[in-house]
Amino acid sequence: MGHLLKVDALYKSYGKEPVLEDFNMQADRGEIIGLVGENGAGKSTLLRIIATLNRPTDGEVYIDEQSYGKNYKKLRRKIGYVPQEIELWEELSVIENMRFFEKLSHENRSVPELKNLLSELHLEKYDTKVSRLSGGMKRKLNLAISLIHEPELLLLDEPTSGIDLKSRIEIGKFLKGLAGKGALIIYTSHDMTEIRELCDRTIFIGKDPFYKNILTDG
Ligand SMILES: Nc1ncnc2c1ncn2[C@@H]1O[C@H](COP(=O)(O)OP(=O)(O)OP(=O)(O)O)[C@@H](O)[C@H]1O
Repeated sequence: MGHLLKVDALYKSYGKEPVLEDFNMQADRGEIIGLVGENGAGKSTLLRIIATLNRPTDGEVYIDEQSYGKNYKKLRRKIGYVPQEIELWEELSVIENMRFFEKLSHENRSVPELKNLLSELHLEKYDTKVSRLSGGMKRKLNLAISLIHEPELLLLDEPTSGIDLKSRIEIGKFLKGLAGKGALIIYTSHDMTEIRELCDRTIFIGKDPFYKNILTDG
């Protein structure tokens, strides 16, 4: 069987200068991959293209050997995406947010199932209004929402930025568990210690060799 994800000769420009130029990668189920590069290197752009939220200028993305082309609506169901910015209903409670996004997803999940997912992430304040949660808890909730439809491919844009150490460790353990069950996780972070601890391999993106050197120097 082919790779779960294949990115082939991807090119993206917003203006004259390309952000991504002939970018290629393959990845398989069970991997945790760290995307590393300077600010503005194109990490979020790449994740958004893989998440079907942004279109490449040229090149193609495949999931299970099916190209995004005509299949992107179907393939989108296999993908979970957590953006850098937190996107939640502040005036609703934790469980109300989960129920809202469950209705938007293509899967039916019961309230006990949703609560179970929250508790796996150590987020048991089901009835607390989101506006009263800490930044770290909001990030966990965003992550839980992206997992409602049990995606095979999970794309995380700086999921632990601004998160305390305990939550960071909890999220790391949780992600390793997900990968152990066969999910592919692609992850951006500026924290090299975290990347080294969590990721099976790293992919350098961008022009600044500083990052490439950090990775190869060990
Ligand atoms: N919608 C857009 N329109 C125009 N330019 C954009 C757009 N989105 C991103 N860019 C530009 O593309 C480049 C790559 O941005 P991107 O957010 O993908 O980088 P990044 O590696 O995720 O950066 P960071 O580490 O700061 O999050 C930047 O120069 C950015 O200004």
